[in-house]
Amino acid sequence: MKLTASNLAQWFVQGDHYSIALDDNQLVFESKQMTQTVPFSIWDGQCRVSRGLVWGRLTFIVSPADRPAQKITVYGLPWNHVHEFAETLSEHYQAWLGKQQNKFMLVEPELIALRDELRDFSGFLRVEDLKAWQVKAQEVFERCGVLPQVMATANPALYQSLYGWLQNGEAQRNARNTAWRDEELARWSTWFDGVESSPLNDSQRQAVLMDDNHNLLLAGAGSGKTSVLMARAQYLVASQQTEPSRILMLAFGKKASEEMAERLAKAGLNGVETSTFHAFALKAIKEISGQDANIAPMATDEETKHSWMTLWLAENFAQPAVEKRWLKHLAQWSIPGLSAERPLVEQAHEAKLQRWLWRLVDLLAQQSQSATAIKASIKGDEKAESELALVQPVLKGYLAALKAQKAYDFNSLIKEATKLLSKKSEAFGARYDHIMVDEYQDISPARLALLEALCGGKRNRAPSLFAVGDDWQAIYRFAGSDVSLTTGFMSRFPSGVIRYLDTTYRFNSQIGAVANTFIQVDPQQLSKPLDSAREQKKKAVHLMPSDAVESVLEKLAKSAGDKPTSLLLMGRNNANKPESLGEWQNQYPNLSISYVTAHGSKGLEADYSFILDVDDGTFPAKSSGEGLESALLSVADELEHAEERRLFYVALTRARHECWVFSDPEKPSIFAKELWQGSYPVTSKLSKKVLQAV
Ligand SMILES: Nc1ncnc2c1ncn2[C@@H]1O[C@H](COP(=O)(O)OP(=O)(O)OP(=O)(O)O)[C@@H](O)[C@H]1O
Repeated sequence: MKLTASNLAQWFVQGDHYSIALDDNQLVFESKQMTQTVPFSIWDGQCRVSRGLVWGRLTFIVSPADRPAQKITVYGLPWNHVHEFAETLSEHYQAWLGKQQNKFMLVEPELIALRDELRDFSGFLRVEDLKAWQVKAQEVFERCGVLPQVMATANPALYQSLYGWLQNGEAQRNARNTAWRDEELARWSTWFDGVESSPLNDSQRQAVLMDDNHNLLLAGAGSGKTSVLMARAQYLVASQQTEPSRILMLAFGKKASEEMAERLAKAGLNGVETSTFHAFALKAIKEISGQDANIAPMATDEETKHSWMTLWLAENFAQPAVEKRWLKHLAQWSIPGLSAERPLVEQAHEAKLQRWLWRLVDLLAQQSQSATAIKASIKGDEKAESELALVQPVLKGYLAALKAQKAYDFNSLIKEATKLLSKKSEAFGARYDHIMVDEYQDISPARLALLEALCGGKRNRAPSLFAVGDDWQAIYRFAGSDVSLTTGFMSRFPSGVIRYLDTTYRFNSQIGAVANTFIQVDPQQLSKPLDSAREQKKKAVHLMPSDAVESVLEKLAKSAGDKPTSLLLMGRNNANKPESLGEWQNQYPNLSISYVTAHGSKGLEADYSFILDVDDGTFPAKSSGEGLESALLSVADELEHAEERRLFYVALTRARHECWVFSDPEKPSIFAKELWQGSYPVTSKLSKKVLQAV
């Protein structure tokens, strides 16, 4: 069926369309230059008829999916046939539309079910939930072949709902989740008042309800991150969103993991799986492989470690080529505990040498990059290159020994579990709905890979990752932690969510003013709000000479009276532990005095604190600035002493009321000097001249 302009008319029409034909549910337009085909699905079904001086015209509106609507006019048509032709076209279109509507009615229940999946979805709609729904919806639409305009006329409400979620899903998801969160906040308001020892504040409540695929709660010291973690586990169970056994809580150290378990038990929540990363990895290996997995005694027992290393070194030093390499190194650089003056074989047992070697072996084993990449990264640093040549064979020998024993150390354990989980995470990961991680700032690339393997894979609903941490308190780089995994959370998980807690309950505003400013001197630390719940006008951080420790202690004991008072002494190393500690503990029974290293103080709190020996070369600790260790630990464009700054921040934020910083009056460290020279609210009994000296 076709209507064409006469030859004469075509001559007048020139470049425009001069013919229209109907061809199996599509319109075919012809002009001198081209033939254009328009399926019924993009035509609005209307033929607009108009009359020129001599001939008739037909105009059509078509709406292609990928372009704006377009008007097509056919000119020069014989007027006496135009109406009849237009009517026939409309009849064909109506017949086609009728068939489409019948088809729609057949699939309408399926489409309603699709809409109800989202409408009836209870809980937080995660980004992956929406993506999975959108993929499914596309499949249904393609399979059913239902056209939007057909659905839009047959069931406008259904059309609006489904296309809204398909085309504007993220905005719809956010609006829906905000409404859900507000409802939950109201419904659980009284429960949030009583779940922890103090009512949760607003930002803590909102944090408890975070439930996307990848969530990070980032907050400063004492802001209640651990409290939120505990409250969230309880909320998930109380609101029947999951069973306790489907929650996995991971911590880095055994102590932290046990504390989590204790706190949950105290709250009456039993059955949540609390574990260290290592214990979890061991369990995963055992269950997935069905075989026994053991930690090698070499990885845990100092004596076994020492014997193995002594034997390995003795055997290798006895080889002239190896001895030559080591001696060549010693001619230029020193190695702790090793002298070029004595035969190396005789020194294989040296404790200092072995400590140095184990440290480098461990660092190398933690690297996620290949041996070639490591080599390339230290190129030009002669000392590091030479050390690498010494240490790499030791690592090789150590890994071979582990293999021979069919056992793991702490590094290989995590790697093996990750490998198994990546292949078979569906079944194993399906047992969990929620993976929670405390102290996320301490995560290493290897542990993060384990988490990703656990939360990844194709499955119905992958577990959500809920991490709490504080990039300001990242102090374990030497153990393989990488703070950029926290500061770069959103690059790793582009659709992740980060929330903050804005109030610290541990320390007053004076300690806060010192600590928060001190840590943010480093521009690479994320800036975040942290107000103290307790405002105070009187300065609470004091710079003192080291010989004043006893007099401050005495005053403190006097002012404490009968009130049980805790005092935390901190030093950079174990060597900073005061010799008189035992004496003081006996002398001042009203004070509960303990000593920890600054690293050991993480997570602790006390009424008062002393930071001891903040001396030049001690705190911040001197870094060698060269060699393999420093090359492997270096971070591009990092502020000098960045890691030590975070460590000092941790120490500063342990006390509730007051913190004394003690330094050698002749050589206070740059941190003590900075507290005086910067605009920090501190008092000082140190010489101004010494503090001001650069
Ligand atoms: N909403 C609150 N009201 C009053 N006190 C609170 C509140 N939330 C937490 N706390 C108290 O604040 C202190 C610090 O809490 P918590 O140990 O959970 O903080 P954190 O952020 O994990 O600290 P850190 O990072 O230093 O380990 C605890 O004594 C806790 O009981």
